[in-house]
Parts: sequence; structure tokens; C-alpha cells
Amino acid sequence: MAPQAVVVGPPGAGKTTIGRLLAQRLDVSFRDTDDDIVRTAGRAIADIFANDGEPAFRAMEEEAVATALREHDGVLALGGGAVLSERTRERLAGHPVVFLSVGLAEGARRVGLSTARPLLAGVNPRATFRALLEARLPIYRSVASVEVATDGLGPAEVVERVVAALTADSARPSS
Ligand SMILES: Nc1ncnc2c1ncn2[C@@H]1O[C@H](COP(=O)(O)OP(=O)(O)OP(=O)(O)O)[C@@H](O)[C@H]1O
Ligand SMILES: O=C(O)C1=C[C@@H](O)[C@@H](O)[C@H](O)C1
Ligand SMILES: [Mg+2]
Repeated sequence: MAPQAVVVGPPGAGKTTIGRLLAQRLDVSFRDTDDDIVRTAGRAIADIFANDGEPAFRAMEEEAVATALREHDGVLALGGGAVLSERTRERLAGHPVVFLSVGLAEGARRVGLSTARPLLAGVNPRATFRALLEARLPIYRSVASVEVATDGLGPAEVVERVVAALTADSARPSS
């Protein structure tokens, strides 16, 4: 069993929104590792960050991603920082990974830079978001089979581009 698509990208890229629509489009189920963590821990992500710290959250996340990659055969959305784990990056090899990218302005607008996203809740959330996008771009690219830029596109159009990109990718002879 393996996911038909694994969706990665920064906060606000639309992993949850697009992942859910993509699953509908492919007529498969949707799973999001952020939801898995909340369910398993019985607490909100912001609460885990605040009380246990980011390293503890990342450890839970690594476990949640490994489990979901084993168990789920539909569309799987990962948390925005899941790819920071080298073991997770290794585990993603061979899976169809969709990188949804977004620029600073539109990403900031979409996330609203609210306290629900603990990494962006500091004194200068915009600068933090900019640094996060820059630092992570090569990491998302290193795990991605396909990349779809979402700026200026509504969810339905993004889903169509993802389907087209995955179809083209799966038709390519594997090396
Ligand atoms: N293509 C899009 N066009 C317009 N709005 C969008 C688009 N994609 C997502 N959004 C909106 O942006 C917000 C963030 O989207 P979403 O929660 O899906 O992002 P995410 O990548 O899952 O973020 P996180 O890493 O925090 O889980 C939501 O309000 C969603 O409705
Ligand atoms: O980009 C990140 O590091 C995060 C994104 C969210 O999906 C959550 O997993 C959490 O808020 C951390
Ligand atoms: Mg999400």
C-alpha cells in the first residue's frame, strides 16, 4: 500500500485544501499528518509546540508520516515542516510527491500569519515566513516529483495542474 500522491509545501501553499480536492478528484481518501498528530496527542499543534517544544513535535511528526506512508493509499498531505527530517526525506523516495509552492505575499495573505501556526507567531511573522520559504525551497524541491506554483490560481485550477503534472510524471520512463 502506498499513497497515490504526497503533498508537501510551506504553510499556506494549500496542502490541506488542494490535497482534499485532489483526493475527491481521484476518488480516493484524504489524510493529513497534522490531523493524525492532533488526534494521537489529543492536543492542538500550537499546544504541543508551546508545552513540549518543536523537537518533540518533530519527533511525533516523523512517526506520524512513517505510519501514514505505510497505511494510506489515497492522497496524503504532510505538515509544512515534515521534510526537515532526513529520515522522512529518505522515506519519501519513490513516492509521487507534489510540491505546492507559494510566494511570500500570497502565502502571508493565505495564512493570515495567525497564532494557530506557532512557527509564524513571533514578533515579525512576515520576516519569519520569508526566511522559512527561502530555507525550505531547496528541501521541498529535493523530495518533489512535480512542482506546481499556486500564486494567482484558485484551488480548482491548482488541482487540474497537479493532475496534469502527475500524469506527465508517471508517463516518463523511470531512470
Ligand atoms: N489556491 C488557493 N487559492 C486561494 N486560497 C487558497 C488556495 N489554497 C489554499 N488557500 C487558502 O489558504 C489557506 C491555507 O490553506 P491550507 O490550510 O490548505 O494550507 P496548508 O498548506 O495546509 O498549511 P499548513 O502547513 O499550515 O497546514 C486556507 O484558508 C485556504 O482556503
Ligand atoms: O511549516 C511548519 O513547520 C508547520 C506547518 C504546519 O503544517 C504544522 O505541522 C506546524 O504548524 C508546523
Ligand atoms: Mg494543512
